[in-house]
Amino acid sequence: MPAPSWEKDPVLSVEHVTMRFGGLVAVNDLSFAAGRGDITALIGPNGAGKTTVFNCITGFYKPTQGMLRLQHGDGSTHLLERMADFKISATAKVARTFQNIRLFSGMTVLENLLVAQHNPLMIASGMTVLGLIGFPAYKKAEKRSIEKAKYWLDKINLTDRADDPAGDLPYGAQRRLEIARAMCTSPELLCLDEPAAGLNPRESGELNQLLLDIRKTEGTSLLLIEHDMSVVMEISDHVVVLEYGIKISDGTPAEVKADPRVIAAYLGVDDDEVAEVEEALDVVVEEARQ
Ligand SMILES: Nc1ncnc2c1ncn2[C@@H]1O[C@H](COP(=O)(O)OP(=O)(O)OP(=O)(O)O)[C@@H](O)[C@H]1O
Repeated sequence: MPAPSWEKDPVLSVEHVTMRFGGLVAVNDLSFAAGRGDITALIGPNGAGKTTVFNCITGFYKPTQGMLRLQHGDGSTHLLERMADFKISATAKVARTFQNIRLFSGMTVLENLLVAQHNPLMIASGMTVLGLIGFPAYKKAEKRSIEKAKYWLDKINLTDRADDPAGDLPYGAQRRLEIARAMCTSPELLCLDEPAAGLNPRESGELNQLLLDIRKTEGTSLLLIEHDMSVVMEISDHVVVLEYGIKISDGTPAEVKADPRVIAAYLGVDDDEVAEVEEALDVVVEEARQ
């Protein structure tokens, strides 16, 4: 059988990552890879450690142990666990969205997309006020930023709402705007924390289309935490399953769906089967710890 894409050409390699909070081991010796240009889903029951993994990747936490290697298409490698969080976004080009939407709700939709491009604009200004007013390089960068913002407005179907405050948008549109804002930073890896949370079925369908389009036309690699299995199974190339901070399954959506460990952990079982499944899980968890 040929090696899967995430082994052949990983954009992200998580290697033996452990994260402890005092006596609590939130992530335990976790290793997995996310393939370049793939949509990789990180799933698992509440408290499994998914957000902690995201926080380690994006620099909010420094893992207690382990390595997080990000490889760009040009071959350059970035060891994320050694980088400050602003460098992870600016240099390693990792962007993220949050479980709770974090837009600038008082700013317009367009302003939200321009603010995301603050760094290249400031560099083009030479970091001076005069530069902001006069430099041709700044004018050029400003034009590029506006074009990019317009491109994303069109992609998320919000061109006609460009001048409205972001906080006035319906919930599903705010989620799309948050993704577009992250895409305006031209990330190599985009991490999405429960992008479908709170969406109705129509909005969830629109989200799927947007994410598939980002993968196809931008070539961006996506890593998402998601509880909505319809989203996970429909759009993911690769699924990694965590339980109690340990990886219990890793494969294509079809493989993971058929894995008895995932079924036991996820779908629940009849009352009279609980003891049996718990026993089986104990064995699996014990095996994984060894
Ligand atoms: N900053 C922290 N301090 C102490 N414990 C934490 C911290 N962050 C997470 N934890 C604990 O680590 C474990 C994993 O939490 P995490 O939020 O990563 O899980 P999750 O899989 O994202 O859950 P959910 O699906 O509910 O968001 C939990 O027991 C949680 O209470």
